[in-house]
Amino acid sequence: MTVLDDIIVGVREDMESRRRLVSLAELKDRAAAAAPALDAWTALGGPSPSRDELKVIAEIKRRSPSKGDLASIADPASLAVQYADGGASVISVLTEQRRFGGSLADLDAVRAAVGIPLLRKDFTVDEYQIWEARAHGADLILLIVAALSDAQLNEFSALSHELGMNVLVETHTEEEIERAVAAQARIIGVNVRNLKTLDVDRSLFGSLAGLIPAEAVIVAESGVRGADDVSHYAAGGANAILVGEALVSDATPRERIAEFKAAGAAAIAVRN
Ligand SMILES: O=P(O)(O)OC[C@@H](O)[C@@H](O)c1c[nH]c2ccccc12
Repeated sequence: MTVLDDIIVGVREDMESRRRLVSLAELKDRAAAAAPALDAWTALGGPSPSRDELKVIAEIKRRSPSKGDLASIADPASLAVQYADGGASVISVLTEQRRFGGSLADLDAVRAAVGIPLLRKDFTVDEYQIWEARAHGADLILLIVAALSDAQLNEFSALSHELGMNVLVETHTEEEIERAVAAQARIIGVNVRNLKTLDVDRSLFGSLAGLIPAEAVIVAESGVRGADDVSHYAAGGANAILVGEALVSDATPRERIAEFKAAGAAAIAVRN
């Protein structure tokens, strides 16, 4: 069993516990009552042809299977406000409980605190989670190609779009990029961390990003330690970066995001 398989077993068990408390019908009512989803595609620069900026997706993550405890984050709402003030375009809230220490309560707290699009970051393996995301104010969900069949990728994307949300489709190999493109993904992430082994290989980004159609928003995921890594991803074709650890473990995340955006814009100016 890979790390990913193992995580998904826990994700399903936790989802079944929640489903016993909140039925799908109840979630649908809550989703219908929620404010409409915000446009994460536009926030990430999707429709604009120039794309001279590097967008930042700033993540709220307490711990991870690869790194253990990262930050206690007693007040996710205040961290989210710092992220938004620093110029993040989207905030990623990791809601997976067992391995990452997150929850839907974090998503609720962040939703109440900021007006920019939110990514519900989790291991989506069931439609129930997509309804949950919308009911709790998410605007964007993550679909991990390695965890899904083509049929699931298509169905889950279609449902997300029906609910007004966008989808970040995460890939790690050439074959997964082909599958993401076949599913008409327009926000495509390359995770340089292999979810089956947890190894990080930053050089993977440049080789895979070139395979993604230019109409898509290309997101470099994982492994940003500092401005040099940001420049590396921007030079390699990233339109956006998804950063967790470097921000949750920084005393001044607001300044850090501004620094990453400046490094990204400088590298993109050279690229263009
Ligand atoms: O903390 P990092 O190295 O900046 O990584 C953030 C993000 O890419 C990572 O949390 C992530 C990418 N894909 C995932 C899927 C599930 C859980 C977590 C992730």
